[in-house]
Amino acid sequence: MNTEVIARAAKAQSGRSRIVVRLLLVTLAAGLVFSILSTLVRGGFAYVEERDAIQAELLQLRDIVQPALTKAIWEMDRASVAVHLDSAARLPALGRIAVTLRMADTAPEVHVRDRTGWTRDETLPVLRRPLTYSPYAGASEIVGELEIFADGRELQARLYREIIVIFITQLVQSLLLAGFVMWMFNRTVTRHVRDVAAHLDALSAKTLSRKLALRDKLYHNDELDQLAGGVNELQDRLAAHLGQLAQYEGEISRHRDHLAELVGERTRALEAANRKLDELSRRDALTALPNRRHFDECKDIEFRRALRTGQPLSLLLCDIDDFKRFNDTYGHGAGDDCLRQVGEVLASCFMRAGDVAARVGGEEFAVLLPGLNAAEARAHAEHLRAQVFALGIAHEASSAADRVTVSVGVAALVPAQMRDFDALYHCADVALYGAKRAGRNRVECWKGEDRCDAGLPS
Ligand SMILES: Nc1nc2c(ncn2[C@@H]2O[C@H](COP(=O)(O)OP(=O)(O)OP(=O)(O)O)[C@@H](O)[C@H]2O)c(=O)[nH]1
Repeated sequence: MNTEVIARAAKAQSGRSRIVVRLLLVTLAAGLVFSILSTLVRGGFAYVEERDAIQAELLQLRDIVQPALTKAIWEMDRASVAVHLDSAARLPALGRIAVTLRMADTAPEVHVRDRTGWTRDETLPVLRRPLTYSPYAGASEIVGELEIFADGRELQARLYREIIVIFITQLVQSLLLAGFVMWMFNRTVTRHVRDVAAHLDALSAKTLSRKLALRDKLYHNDELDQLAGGVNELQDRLAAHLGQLAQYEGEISRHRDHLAELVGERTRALEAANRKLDELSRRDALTALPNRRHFDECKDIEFRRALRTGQPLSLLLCDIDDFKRFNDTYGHGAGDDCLRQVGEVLASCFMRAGDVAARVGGEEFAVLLPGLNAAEARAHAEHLRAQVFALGIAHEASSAADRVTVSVGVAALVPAQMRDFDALYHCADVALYGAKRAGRNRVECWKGEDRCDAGLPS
């Protein structure tokens, strides 16, 4: 593992609770409890041992002083009795020693030596024994009685010392054991677990090729090596998976770009087709002139514009004369051809921007002329009529001429009299009707408008 990873491990560990510390505390607590329990058990044994030891000491004392005392009493040597008692009283385990002197004709004498402040311990037996003297073989006489009591404080003191020693020994053992276990655990487990955690922490897509290696391991082929092997295998799989993912993403990106191109192309084609369709939907298929729909869209716009700006607006309605008869005479195909030619004339006569010449019915055409007054519109209508006449399309059944002619009705907008475009249209229609009634092949202006007849061409 590199130094950067180790440094990161140390930094990460500084703020975390560590397993080894928790384990140490638990081991210490367990050691303490174990020491207490062990001390209690061993204390029980120590009590029995100490009690027996005291008992043995007192028995030994009794065996030592008994013959001397017996002899002193037999000889009535009270001073010697006192010396023996004083000597015996120096034994630390002794609490009281009492000797009763039995003499003939006198009351028994009791000589007692007590240790200062001694306490009676009921668990310790009292040694009582008659003092029997044998002046010669085969004869014996009881000369007194000996009582020995143990000092309970001595037993307590010994027990206390023993328990302290036991407890301290156990505690030291537990601490040493806990310390050793911790050291071993840290050396063989925790340190490596920290390294694994730091390695995983520093892992990213770029460092997947960096393998996990546990440093300074004491033992090999254990669970930690298994863990390290698992981590490295996982990294390998992850790297392979990420590589494949990147490859897929590249392919998806290429497909997406291609798809976007296709969609763009299709969208542009569709928009072009829509524009074409839209244009076609506004155009008459036979004459290629704008159709009624387009005319209807333009008429209101121009009408409102004229009202708003105060600019003139004129309308021509043009109808082929006796067209039914033409069809009847020359056939429907010829009729279509005639319509196409008249349409071309219309297109060529009204080429200003804003002019709208449309086929609005079977053989009927309408022309919107923004900015032109009635006189100017009439002049254009006359020009149109003359151009159609000049086509020279034979029409022997016509009541107006030997060729195809048109009648044109002209009306100019008079805002005070016309509330909407239909009113203007109606006026132009009235004028057209007038032209038809007057013999066709002519231009008529709406008579309600004064300027309409002014400046007419001859
Ligand atoms: N060939 C052809 N004929 C059409 C078309 N649309 C309408 N027509 C014909 O145009 C004729 C119009 O006749 P009318 O409305 O009676 O008018 P007219 O015969 O021109 O008489 P006036 O308008 O009074 O001069 C009808 O016979 C329709 O069949 C078309 O697209 N092609």
